[in-house]
Amino acid sequence: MTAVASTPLLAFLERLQKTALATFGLPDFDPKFYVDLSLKSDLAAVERAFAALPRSPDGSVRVKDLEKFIADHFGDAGADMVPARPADFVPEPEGFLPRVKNPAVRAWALEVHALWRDLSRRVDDAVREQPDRHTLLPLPGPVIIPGSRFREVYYWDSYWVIRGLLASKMYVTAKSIVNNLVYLLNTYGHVLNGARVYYTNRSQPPLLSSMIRAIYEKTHDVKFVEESLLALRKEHGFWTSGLHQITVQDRECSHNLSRYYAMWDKPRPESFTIDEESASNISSSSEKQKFYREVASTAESGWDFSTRWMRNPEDITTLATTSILPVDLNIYILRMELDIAFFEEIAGNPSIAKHFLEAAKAREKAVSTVFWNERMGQWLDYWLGDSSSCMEGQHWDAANQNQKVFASNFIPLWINVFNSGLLLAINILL
Ligand SMILES: OC[C@H]1O[C@H](O[C@H]2O[C@H](CO)[C@@H](O)[C@H](O)[C@H]2O)[C@H](O)[C@@H](O)[C@@H]1O
Repeated sequence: MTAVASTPLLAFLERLQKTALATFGLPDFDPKFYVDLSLKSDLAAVERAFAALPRSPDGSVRVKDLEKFIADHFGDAGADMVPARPADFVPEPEGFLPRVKNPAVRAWALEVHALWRDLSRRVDDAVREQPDRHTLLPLPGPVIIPGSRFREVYYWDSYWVIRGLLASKMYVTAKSIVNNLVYLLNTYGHVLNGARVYYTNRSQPPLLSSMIRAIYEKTHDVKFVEESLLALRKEHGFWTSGLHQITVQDRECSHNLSRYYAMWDKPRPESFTIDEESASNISSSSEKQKFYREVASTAESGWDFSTRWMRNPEDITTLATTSILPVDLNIYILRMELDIAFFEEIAGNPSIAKHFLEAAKAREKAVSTVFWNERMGQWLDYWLGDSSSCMEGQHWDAANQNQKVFASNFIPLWINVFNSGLLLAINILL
């Protein structure tokens, strides 16, 4: 599948977003606000009321008319995500950060800890009852949201949220976040970028297994691990098949590695007006589609919009994320393979554990062969041949390593096998 379908509500909210930009102008304009609105009544009636608004030739309507239209027909953005006090929140948990003794630092840490209470939300029942009126997706339990304009749960943000929750001894809330991500994975086949209809076309850096591992290290809850195992295997399949997987051939063997690749070739609904503007100088519609896919794939990387993904750092239309094998993504997948092997062993499935250990070994070799650069002492992103050439069965060429320095060049140090001083020395010397 290379593109997921839009929904009638989303298509309408994109039109509303364009009209809002033409009406209210750029200062303080947030396109995401409009696609986060929820309908008070059925879409058909709201569309009729929208069509009846008097318009100027530039598509704008009177400011007062649009303000009234929005107030009459929509609930507030974010109103369908309701505050939910976490069941396991206490103002000062027993044993909280025992080594932090300085009173000022301790007071600040407790303020940060209190954010879990402020950022905890659950999906309103109205979303489950009338999903067609919301772009928010129903979730089984409470989550922690990033806050501000990000009114829904996000995939890779949840990794750091969970690390913080574990420091706060909030194991129930941490497990609830994982259960929600597993629910999205089971429903859509991948963990979504975030829990909105407009994020169904892509994932984000795959850190689910790392979340489960971090929770297991604190709780030793085998049942929790066993319940997540099938979903983790499914996620591994998502990242290691189809358009996400690329084979690179060197003189000795072929290496399978993964890239970001969103199933979307239109402007991102949450940034529709921005993406259309960015593409305004691209004349052919197929080139525009390619650009939009690169934009969505960059959002999948979580690094939206770093120059890391651009052929020309000064020109966003040169985004080429799908033509890059990223170091960080492949390290996350390697961690996933090691974690699944560890969990399968705990669950009493040694043959599946062995299969994932072998996959991890193969990826470890691929990372060392394709990304490692001895002279620079770093692992470098790898440029694939241009889109007209065959994407599968690429031939490794040192000249294709991107020699620019990014923080992601050092992510392999997260994995034991790459962070031993001895092994690094051997790699450099051989
Ligand atoms: O903290 C949430 C995420 O915020 C950024 O990206 C998100 O916003 C973009 C524009 O609204 C959207 O297109 C993207 O898909 C979202 O993830 C940030 O770049 C992400 O790393 C972060 O998870």
